[in-house]
Amino acid sequence: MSTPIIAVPADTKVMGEITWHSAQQQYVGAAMDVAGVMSLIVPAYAQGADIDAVLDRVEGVMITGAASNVFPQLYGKQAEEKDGPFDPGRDAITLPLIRGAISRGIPLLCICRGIQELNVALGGTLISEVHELDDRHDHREPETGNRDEKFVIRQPVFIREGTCLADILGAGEVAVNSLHRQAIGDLAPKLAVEAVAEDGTVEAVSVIGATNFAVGVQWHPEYWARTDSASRKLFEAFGDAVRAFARSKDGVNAAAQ
Ligand SMILES: N[C@@H](CCC(=O)NCCCC(=O)O)C(=O)O
Repeated sequence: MSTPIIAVPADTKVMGEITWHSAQQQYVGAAMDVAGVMSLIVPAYAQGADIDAVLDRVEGVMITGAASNVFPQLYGKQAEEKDGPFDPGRDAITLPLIRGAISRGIPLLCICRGIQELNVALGGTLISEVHELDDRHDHREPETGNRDEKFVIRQPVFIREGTCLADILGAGEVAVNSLHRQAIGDLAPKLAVEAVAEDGTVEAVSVIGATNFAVGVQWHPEYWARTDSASRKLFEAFGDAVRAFARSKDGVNAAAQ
């Protein structure tokens, strides 16, 4: 079997007069080095985008984190400049990618912004500036330090019994990193909470009734996927699901010949 391929959405980056469509190495590198799958970066270019054409050709979908926020009107909230930065091109690609992966049973891993897109794609809402709420902690990235220090593992989350994550990591407390301003507000009807933070912030979800791996996490397992046990296990489980899906596709294609 050839190396399975996963779809990874690009972010739009404007540098000078040039608009780039790019994905960060921390995601695609962890996908290859730990999950054992190759990333196909999908441009965040909505015009003429054929998501079905992408989903016909991949064996998994990984929705990455990003500094940009989901456009508020996508979950019924009036957009204000303070809620930015925005990346509407990415939103236009990720929401149908998520819905299509779920409906086709293609393994889906959603990370940070990705769990927020998963919730919005399925009808939920987001909280902006979680740290401004009286009963919530500050989940934003540390203001100082290098990238390793920004992604440092520093926060306990509590994985619930009987969940997909409990099958992978075991139920109970797991230490993770935290770099987000927004969080899940109203949970989408088809999502189940898999883990929460000490202040009740939803830290992981799974899709109810999903026919394959369909998990979202608010933290960043990609960053320490090579060295942190919980991060590695999550990426390995995603890779295993992608390879199983690829084998099933090969079986279907062989039977059709
Ligand atoms: N913008 C959202 C999601 C945050 C997120 O995905 N962070 C990734 C870290 C940014 C980076 O790669 O430097 C929010 O703020 O909640």
